[in-house]
Amino acid sequence: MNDIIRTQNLCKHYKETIALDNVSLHIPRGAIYGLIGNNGAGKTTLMRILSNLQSPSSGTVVKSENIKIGAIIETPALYPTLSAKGNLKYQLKICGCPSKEVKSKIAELLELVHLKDTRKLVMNYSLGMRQRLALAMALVGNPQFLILDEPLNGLDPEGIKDVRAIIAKLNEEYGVTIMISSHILSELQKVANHYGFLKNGVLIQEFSSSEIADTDLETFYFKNFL
Ligand SMILES: Nc1ncnc2c1ncn2[C@@H]1O[C@H](COP(=O)(O)OP(=O)(O)OP(=O)(O)O)[C@@H](O)[C@H]1O
Repeated sequence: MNDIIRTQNLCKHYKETIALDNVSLHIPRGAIYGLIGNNGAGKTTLMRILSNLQSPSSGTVVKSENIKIGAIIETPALYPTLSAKGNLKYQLKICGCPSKEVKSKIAELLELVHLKDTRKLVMNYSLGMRQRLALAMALVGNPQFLILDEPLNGLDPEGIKDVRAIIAKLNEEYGVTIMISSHILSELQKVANHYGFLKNGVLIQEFSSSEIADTDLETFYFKNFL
Protein backbone atom coordinates (compact mmCIF):
# COMPACT_ATOMS: atom_id res chain seq x y z
CA MET A 1 0.00 0.00 0.00
CA ASN A 2 1.14 3.53 -0.69
CA ASP A 3 0.22 4.72 2.82
CA ILE A 4 2.63 3.59 5.53
CA ILE A 5 -0.29 3.89 7.93
CA ARG A 6 -3.92 4.91 7.75
CA THR A 7 -6.91 4.88 10.03
CA GLN A 8 -10.56 4.16 9.39
CA ASN A 9 -13.26 5.86 11.46
CA LEU A 10 -11.10 5.99 14.57
CA CYS A 11 -12.99 7.03 17.71
CA LYS A 12 -11.75 7.46 21.26
CA HIS A 13 -14.02 8.33 24.16
CA TYR A 14 -12.99 9.07 27.73
CA LYS A 15 -16.32 8.79 29.58
CA GLU A 16 -18.26 11.77 28.20
CA THR A 17 -15.26 13.32 26.38
CA ILE A 18 -14.97 12.53 22.68
CA ALA A 19 -11.22 12.82 22.04
CA LEU A 20 -11.34 11.41 18.49
CA ASP A 21 -14.40 11.39 16.30
CA ASN A 22 -14.33 9.19 13.17
CA VAL A 23 -10.77 10.02 12.16
CA SER A 24 -9.74 8.54 8.79
CA LEU A 25 -6.24 9.73 7.99
CA HIS A 26 -3.64 8.69 5.42
CA ILE A 27 0.09 9.01 5.85
CA PRO A 28 1.90 8.30 2.58
CA ARG A 29 5.16 6.37 2.74
CA GLY A 30 8.04 8.84 2.74
CA ALA A 31 5.97 11.81 3.93
CA ILE A 32 6.64 14.30 6.68
CA TYR A 33 3.08 14.62 7.96
CA GLY A 34 2.30 17.67 10.09
CA LEU A 35 -0.61 17.17 12.48
CA ILE A 36 -2.03 20.55 13.49
CA GLY A 37 -4.53 21.10 16.27
CA ASN A 38 -5.21 23.34 19.25
CA ASN A 39 -4.92 22.22 22.88
CA GLY A 40 -7.21 19.26 23.49
CA ALA A 41 -7.80 18.61 19.77
CA GLY A 42 -6.80 14.94 20.18
CA LYS A 43 -3.25 14.97 18.75
CA THR A 44 -1.62 13.03 21.59
CA THR A 45 -4.50 10.55 21.76
CA LEU A 46 -4.19 9.88 18.03
CA MET A 47 -0.42 9.47 18.25
CA ARG A 48 -0.69 7.15 21.25
CA ILE A 49 -3.10 4.95 19.31
CA LEU A 50 -0.84 4.90 16.21
CA SER A 51 2.09 3.94 18.48
CA ASN A 52 0.11 1.07 20.05
CA LEU A 53 0.28 2.70 23.48
CA GLN A 54 -3.48 2.88 23.71
CA SER A 55 -6.51 1.27 22.01
CA PRO A 56 -9.26 3.12 20.16
CA SER A 57 -12.86 2.87 21.35
CA SER A 58 -13.77 1.90 17.78
CA GLY A 59 -12.36 2.06 14.27
CA THR A 60 -9.16 0.57 12.88
CA VAL A 61 -5.51 1.35 12.24
CA VAL A 62 -4.10 -0.19 9.05
CA LYS A 63 -0.32 -0.42 8.96
CA SER A 64 1.82 -1.53 6.08
CA GLU A 65 3.32 -4.93 6.81
CA ASN A 66 6.10 -5.29 9.39
CA ILE A 67 6.74 -1.59 9.88
CA LYS A 68 8.74 -0.64 12.92
CA ILE A 69 7.46 2.47 14.71
CA GLY A 70 9.50 4.82 16.89
CA ALA A 71 7.80 7.50 18.99
CA ILE A 72 8.41 10.40 21.30
CA ILE A 73 5.15 11.17 23.04
CA GLU A 74 4.80 13.58 25.95
CA THR A 75 7.83 13.40 28.28
CA PRO A 76 10.53 11.27 26.67
CA ALA A 77 11.63 8.30 28.77
CA LEU A 78 15.31 9.01 29.52
CA TYR A 79 17.46 7.72 32.38
CA PRO A 80 18.45 10.92 34.27
CA THR A 81 21.42 9.45 36.13
CA LEU A 82 23.12 8.19 32.96
CA SER A 83 24.95 10.08 30.22
CA ALA A 84 23.70 10.11 26.61
CA LYS A 85 26.01 7.21 25.84
CA GLY A 86 24.74 5.33 28.90
CA ASN A 87 21.13 5.86 27.84
CA LEU A 88 21.80 4.69 24.30
CA LYS A 89 23.85 1.69 25.42
CA TYR A 90 21.03 0.53 27.67
CA GLN A 91 18.41 0.99 24.94
CA LEU A 92 20.54 -0.78 22.31
CA LYS A 93 21.01 -3.76 24.64
CA ILE A 94 17.24 -3.95 25.25
CA CYS A 95 16.73 -3.93 21.47
CA GLY A 96 19.19 -6.81 21.03
CA CYS A 97 22.01 -4.91 19.30
CA PRO A 98 25.08 -7.21 19.12
CA SER A 99 27.74 -6.09 21.68
CA LYS A 100 30.41 -5.50 19.04
CA GLU A 101 28.14 -3.04 17.20
CA VAL A 102 27.06 -1.00 20.24
CA LYS A 103 29.96 1.47 20.20
CA SER A 104 29.69 2.34 16.52
CA LYS A 105 25.90 2.57 16.69
CA ILE A 106 26.13 5.03 19.62
CA ALA A 107 28.61 7.17 17.67
CA GLU A 108 26.35 7.10 14.59
CA LEU A 109 23.25 8.09 16.59
CA LEU A 110 25.00 10.91 18.49
CA GLU A 111 26.36 12.29 15.24
CA LEU A 112 22.92 12.07 13.62
CA VAL A 113 21.23 14.12 16.37
CA HIS A 114 24.12 16.59 16.75
CA LEU A 115 24.78 15.71 20.40
CA LYS A 116 28.32 16.41 21.52
CA ASP A 117 28.56 16.83 25.28
CA THR A 118 28.19 13.14 26.04
CA ARG A 119 29.77 12.95 29.51
CA LYS A 120 27.19 15.13 31.25
CA LEU A 121 24.41 13.27 33.05
CA VAL A 122 21.01 13.64 31.45
CA MET A 123 19.61 15.28 34.62
CA ASN A 124 21.85 18.27 33.78
CA TYR A 125 20.78 18.50 30.14
CA SER A 126 19.04 21.48 28.55
CA LEU A 127 15.65 20.87 26.93
CA GLY A 128 17.25 20.95 23.48
CA MET A 129 19.79 18.27 24.46
CA ARG A 130 17.04 16.11 25.95
CA GLN A 131 15.03 16.43 22.77
CA ARG A 132 18.01 15.40 20.64
CA LEU A 133 18.76 12.42 22.89
CA ALA A 134 15.08 11.41 22.86
CA LEU A 135 15.26 11.40 19.05
CA ALA A 136 18.37 9.19 19.14
CA MET A 137 16.62 6.82 21.59
CA ALA A 138 13.58 6.60 19.30
CA LEU A 139 15.88 5.68 16.41
CA VAL A 140 17.58 2.78 18.19
CA GLY A 141 15.26 0.17 16.65
CA ASN A 142 15.69 1.60 13.10
CA PRO A 143 12.03 2.58 12.71
CA GLN A 144 10.55 3.22 9.27
CA PHE A 145 7.87 5.43 10.85
CA LEU A 146 8.63 7.99 13.54
CA ILE A 147 5.93 9.74 15.60
CA LEU A 148 6.95 13.00 17.27
CA ASP A 149 4.47 14.72 19.57
CA GLU A 150 5.27 18.45 19.68
CA PRO A 151 9.06 17.97 19.49
CA LEU A 152 9.64 21.72 18.98
CA ASN A 153 7.77 22.78 22.14
CA GLY A 154 9.85 24.96 24.43
CA LEU A 155 12.93 25.01 22.16
CA ASP A 156 14.66 28.28 21.32
CA PRO A 157 14.84 29.34 17.63
CA GLU A 158 18.22 27.69 17.15
CA GLY A 159 16.96 24.46 18.75
CA ILE A 160 13.89 24.51 16.49
CA LYS A 161 16.07 24.96 13.42
CA ASP A 162 18.37 22.15 14.49
CA VAL A 163 15.61 19.64 15.29
CA ARG A 164 13.92 20.51 11.97
CA ALA A 165 17.20 19.83 10.15
CA ILE A 166 17.54 16.45 11.89
CA ILE A 167 13.96 15.55 10.93
CA ALA A 168 14.60 16.50 7.29
CA LYS A 169 17.80 14.43 7.25
CA LEU A 170 16.07 11.37 8.72
CA ASN A 171 13.44 11.65 6.05
CA GLU A 172 15.68 12.39 3.07
CA GLU A 173 18.74 10.28 3.84
CA TYR A 174 17.30 7.46 5.93
CA GLY A 175 13.87 7.25 4.27
CA VAL A 176 11.97 7.52 7.57
CA THR A 177 8.31 8.55 7.29
CA ILE A 178 7.61 11.10 10.02
CA MET A 179 4.49 12.37 11.76
CA ILE A 180 4.99 15.55 13.78
CA SER A 181 2.41 17.50 15.74
CA SER A 182 2.15 21.16 16.69
CA HIS A 183 -0.37 23.86 17.57
CA ILE A 184 1.26 26.18 15.08
CA LEU A 185 1.26 25.74 11.32
CA SER A 186 4.29 27.97 10.70
CA GLU A 187 6.44 25.70 12.94
CA LEU A 188 5.79 22.79 10.58
CA GLN A 189 5.71 24.53 7.23
CA LYS A 190 9.47 24.50 6.80
CA VAL A 191 9.63 20.74 7.16
CA ALA A 192 6.26 19.05 6.45
CA ASN A 193 4.90 18.08 3.03
CA HIS A 194 1.53 16.67 4.12
CA TYR A 195 -0.86 18.11 6.67
CA GLY A 196 -3.78 16.91 8.76
CA PHE A 197 -5.92 19.43 10.64
CA LEU A 198 -7.55 18.12 13.80
CA LYS A 199 -10.27 20.19 15.47
CA ASN A 200 -12.19 18.98 18.53
CA GLY A 201 -11.33 15.36 17.69
CA VAL A 202 -12.41 15.66 14.03
CA LEU A 203 -9.92 15.49 11.16
CA ILE A 204 -11.38 18.41 9.25
CA GLN A 205 -8.96 18.29 6.30
CA GLU A 206 -5.82 16.65 4.90
CA PHE A 207 -3.60 18.39 2.34
CA SER A 208 -0.48 17.51 0.43
CA SER A 209 1.74 20.56 -0.06
CA SER A 210 1.83 19.74 -3.79
CA GLU A 211 -1.93 20.34 -4.05
CA ILE A 212 -2.21 23.59 -2.09
CA ALA A 213 -0.28 26.86 -2.16
CA ASP A 214 1.33 28.01 1.11
CA THR A 215 -0.91 31.08 1.27
CA ASP A 216 -4.10 28.97 0.87
CA LEU A 217 -2.84 26.61 3.57
CA GLU A 218 -2.33 29.59 5.89
CA THR A 219 -5.78 30.99 5.05
CA PHE A 220 -7.34 27.63 5.88
CA TYR A 221 -5.44 27.49 9.18
CA PHE A 222 -6.29 31.05 10.25
CA LYS A 223 -9.97 30.56 9.36
CA ASN A 224 -10.28 27.36 11.39
CA PHE A 225 -7.87 27.79 14.28
CA LEU A 226 -7.64 31.46 15.22
N1 LIG B 1 -6.51 9.87 30.03
C1 LIG B 1 -7.49 10.75 29.79
N2 LIG B 1 -8.61 10.76 30.53
C2 LIG B 1 -9.62 11.61 30.28
N3 LIG B 1 -9.62 12.52 29.27
C3 LIG B 1 -8.52 12.56 28.49
C4 LIG B 1 -7.39 11.68 28.70
N4 LIG B 1 -6.45 11.95 27.76
C5 LIG B 1 -6.95 12.95 27.02
N5 LIG B 1 -8.18 13.31 27.45
C6 LIG B 1 -9.04 14.35 26.86
O1 LIG B 1 -9.15 14.07 25.46
C7 LIG B 1 -9.10 15.29 24.70
C8 LIG B 1 -7.92 15.23 23.73
O2 LIG B 1 -6.71 15.28 24.50
P1 LIG B 1 -5.27 15.16 23.81
O3 LIG B 1 -4.27 15.20 24.90
O4 LIG B 1 -5.25 13.99 22.90
O5 LIG B 1 -5.21 16.51 22.94
P2 LIG B 1 -3.96 17.27 22.35
O6 LIG B 1 -4.37 17.79 21.02
O7 LIG B 1 -2.75 16.41 22.39
O8 LIG B 1 -3.80 18.49 23.36
P3 LIG B 1 -2.48 19.30 23.81
O9 LIG B 1 -2.01 20.04 22.61
O10 LIG B 1 -3.01 20.20 24.87
O11 LIG B 1 -1.49 18.30 24.32
C9 LIG B 1 -9.00 16.42 25.72
O12 LIG B 1 -10.31 16.88 25.98
C10 LIG B 1 -8.42 15.74 26.94
O13 LIG B 1 -8.84 16.40 28.13
